[in-house]
Formats: sequence, structure tokens, C-alpha cells
Amino acid sequence: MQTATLTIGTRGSPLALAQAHEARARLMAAHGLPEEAFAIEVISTSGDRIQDRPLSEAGGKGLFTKEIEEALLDRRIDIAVHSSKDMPTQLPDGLELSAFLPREDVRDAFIGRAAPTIRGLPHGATVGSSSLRRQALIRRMRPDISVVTFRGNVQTRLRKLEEGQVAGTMLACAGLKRLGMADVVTDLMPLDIFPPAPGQGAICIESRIGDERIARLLEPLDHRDTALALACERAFLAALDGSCRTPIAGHAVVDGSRLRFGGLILSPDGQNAHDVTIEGRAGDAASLGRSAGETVRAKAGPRFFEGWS
Ligand SMILES: NCc1[nH]cc(CCC(=O)O)c1CC(=O)O
Repeated sequence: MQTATLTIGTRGSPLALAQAHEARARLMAAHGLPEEAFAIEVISTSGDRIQDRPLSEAGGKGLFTKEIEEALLDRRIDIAVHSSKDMPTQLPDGLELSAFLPREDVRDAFIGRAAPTIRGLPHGATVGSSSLRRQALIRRMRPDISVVTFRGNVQTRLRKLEEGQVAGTMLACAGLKRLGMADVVTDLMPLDIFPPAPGQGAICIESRIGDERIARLLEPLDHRDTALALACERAFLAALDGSCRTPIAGHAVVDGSRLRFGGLILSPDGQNAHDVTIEGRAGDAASLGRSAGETVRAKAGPRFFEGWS
């Protein structure tokens, strides 16, 4: 039996598997290798097992990556495929994000039952979302709406919607497209009123620093514009300390040698918000993101982060 050239680690949700399959297809095409050259290893994470409370309470983003990163460091897997949005800004020693696949649609999608749009929902309607950013943005648009925590994978959330537990929910357009489920979307949110989470829509690959064989295999997969946008968005998040209790949005667009970034922080009720826009050389992506983070942090003042963290 041929042993695999590369073992790919991933979570087991349908979206995670779709992303791992996309990464594998790109590796096969880049190197002219058959599917058998790549083994896919499904790893269950704490984030998958904790279903009874919001993740921001259970310990935040690292919950989806811890067990996978242990497998990377133990050499049980060679690369890990993730949603960039779920990645903490600080990675464990010895690991790095070494490739970003071309970004999908970054917008949030509304999936409504009572009405196709958030604006069209009846007074006091209930919308399900466990994302602090989406909750705050919805409340800013419609203070009368009650937003309830809504966990589980895409399929679970859509089932709860179908059962009538809520009048609508929100999901990333990118995930729905990758699952071939974009037809459930009833409205696509404009970027200016509903800016995405840093990293939304971008698949990243994590690997061991200094593993030259793996680095050579990943090199052709890295998409320059996505990698630069992500460097900026992740630096913005890091400059804000990545506080899981503060709703944060941020989106960078690369156009040739230029990069434009817009960032926003909100109070959980959406009534206080501070934004920043910055433009500069794409090659300075990380420092632009960091300075945008510092700007918005200074605008908001220290008390902004204390109130609800
Ligand atoms: N936190 C869960 C998560 N992580 C990435 C995506 C969607 C895919 C993406 O943003 O790339 C989702 C689900 C969602 O927000 O709808």
C-alpha cells in the first residue's frame, strides 16, 4: 500500500470537511498527484464537543484548534485546514499559517423565515446568532429585535430555523457556498452596514515552522491577495487584544500594490461604535492592520473594553 505523501488534519463538520477537500483538490492539481497521496484525518475538538454555551464564555477561539495543533506538533498530521476566522491571533510555538486559499465571498447572509430581510422582520422578532459581532450589528439596525444565542453547525442552525425557533439566522455566505447550500440565503448583507469578521471567507493552512518538505508542497497554494488581506486583518485583531467579548469587524481588500482596510468595534448592544479606515502599500499589510487597531483602540478609550469584558 502506498503511504500518503501528506496527512491533512481537519475538524469533522460538513463545512470543515468541504474545506479539507478543497485544499486536497488544490494540492492534487498543483503537484499532479492522485487523491491517495493525501490522507484526511478527522480530529474532534473541544469546540465541537461543547454545545451548551456560547464559545465566547467557554474559552473562545482556541477551542476549535487545540487538539488539531497538538496533532501537528506530534507529527500525527502534516498540515491542518481551518477557517481563518476561527484562528486565534497567537499560534502555539512552532506552528504558522503557511498558506491562504483564494477568498470566497466575505459577506454575511441572512436566512429569514418570517421575512427575507432583517429590515422586513416583524417588531420584536427573534433572530438566532452566537456571534457577538452579528448580534451587535443586528441590534444596531433593529434595537427591537431579540437576538438569541444559536450554536451548532450550519445544518443544526438551519434545522432550528425550519422548526420555527427563530424568525431568521445569519451565516457566512462563504460557508454556505462551500456546502453547495447558497440557495437558502434570502438576503446578502452589504459590507458597509454589516462588515465581516476578520478572516471571514478565507481557508488557511497551518503547518510546522521549518518543515521544508511541507513548505514546498504548500507554496503553490498560497494566494497572494488573500494572504496580504489576512495579514492586515489578523494584525488589527491582535492590536485589539482579540478580546472575545468585544464585537469586532474588519475587512481588507488588496488591489495590486495597494491595500484598503476598514475596521469597526461595537458595544454588544450596537449603540456605541468606533470605526477606522486606512489605505497603504499592500506590502505593509501587517503594519497597516496594527496601526488601524491602535487608532480604533485610542478612539474608543480604555473604558470601552472594560464595560463588557
Ligand atoms: N465560527 C464558525 C465558522 N467559521 C467559519 C465559518 C464560515 C466560513 C468562513 O467564514 O470562511 C463559520 C460559520 C459561519 O460563520 O457561518
